Amino acid sequence: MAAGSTAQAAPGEGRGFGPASGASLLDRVRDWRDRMVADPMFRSWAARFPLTRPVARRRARALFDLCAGFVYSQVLAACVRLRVFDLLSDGPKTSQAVAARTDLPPEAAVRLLEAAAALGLAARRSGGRYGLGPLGAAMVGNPGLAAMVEHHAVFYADLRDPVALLRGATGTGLARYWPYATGGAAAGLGPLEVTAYSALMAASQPLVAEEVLGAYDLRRHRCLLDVGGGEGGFLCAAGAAAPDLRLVLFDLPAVAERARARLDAAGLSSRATVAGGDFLADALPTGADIVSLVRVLHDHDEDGALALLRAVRRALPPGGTLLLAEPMSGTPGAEPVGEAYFGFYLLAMGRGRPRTPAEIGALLRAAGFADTRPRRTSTPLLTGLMTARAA
Ligand SMILES: CC(C)=CCC/C(C)=C/CC/C(C)=C/C=C/C(C)=C/C=C/C=C(C)/C=C/C=C(C)/C=C/C=C(C)/C=C/CC(C)(C)O
Ligand SMILES: C[S@@+](CC[C@H](N)C(=O)[O-])C[C@H]1O[C@@H](n2cnc3c(N)ncnc32)[C@H](O)[C@@H]1O
Repeated sequence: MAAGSTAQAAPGEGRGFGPASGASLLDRVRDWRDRMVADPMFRSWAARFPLTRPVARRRARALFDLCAGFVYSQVLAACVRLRVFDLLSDGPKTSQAVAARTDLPPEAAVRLLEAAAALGLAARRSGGRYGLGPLGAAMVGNPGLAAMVEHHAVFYADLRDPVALLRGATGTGLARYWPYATGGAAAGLGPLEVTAYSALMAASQPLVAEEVLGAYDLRRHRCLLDVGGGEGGFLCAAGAAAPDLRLVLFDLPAVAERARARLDAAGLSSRATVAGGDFLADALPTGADIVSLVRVLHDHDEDGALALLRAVRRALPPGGTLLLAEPMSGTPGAEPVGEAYFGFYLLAMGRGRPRTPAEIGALLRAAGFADTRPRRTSTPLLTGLMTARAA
């Protein structure tokens, strides 16, 4: 953290690697329970004893799911790659029909459909047919999610050796996929280097924009600057939600080019301005009364995050608003999303980490913001949201 900063929450403080404190009564009870469960004799007894058997079965299932999660993910990947959900979306089909449409051997189609049915992605229907399952139905008409699943092939390869990742392995697939994170002069990236990640972000942006715009009314503002705004998907959605809002986007030059084309195609060229540059080196455009950072801060380690927030603060007038949206650590009910998924994703990418709202709040105050407030979104798993006021 920069010298003289007032952000006192050290990275990870209160999250298991801060200073140790005395064990509470609850800690001692948990230690006792863990010692019991760690004993094979106890486990064997508890799996048979009627009162403890249901808990033992639930724990065994939870542990099995952790062992096998990578297989489940690949069943989903096969369904996405073979467009199985699109196929089933116009009505249940026999396995032979699915085999013919996906170019799979008939027995392989049955194997895939049975696995998908067991995972809630498909469901057995009458007459030996298969329809969408409750989770497969949520994949239909969701190209952003399908794109996420497809790009996981890169992450999956990086996770082959998780210990090497933790020990600082470089040259990962995700580092190549997101070349701004580790590649040196980000502003020099060319069109080819930004295409894959920009397209993925554009495809998945509608999911995020719906959450953010459902939780925060932009109509009270005059001009929105979206920093690291990608291809402009968030600005297009913001422009539709707030028809009088002026729109400004800042991103790396090669991404800004893509945004310009997209905003023009959306008929927003008279309301929108696009600027290209490096937000860690160049001044941001001024004149906006609200700045958004959508899925940007978690890409940065502490120094970069603070430098970025300070640049945003300089671009805002006193009283201006910052809107910060990204998946956050410690989100109740979605803890594995922040800590496990994004923790390891950003590790493989080579920079950044997910933060709790308290950690983000501390960085914001250090950068000259006040009134830092977490806001409720309808699906916190997709994105957390915070606002702050330029002090
Ligand atoms: C109709 C009747 C009678 C009953 C219906 C019952 C009912 C109410 C059912 C509910 C149906 C419903 C509304 C389902 C909704 C499902 C939803 C909203 C599912 C959403 C799932 C979202 C997922 C799985 C999101 C995944 C996101 C991922 C993997 C994001 C990855 C992001 C990355 C890699 C970002 C990278 C950027 C970087 C580099 C970190 O900065
Ligand atoms: C994870 S993407 C998020 C894009 C968009 N906000 C969204 O949610 O779809 C991060 C964005 O920050 C941009 N970016 C990264 N480093 C940058 C830098 N130093 N200066 C300007 N933009 C940068 C990237 O080009 C990319 O568009």
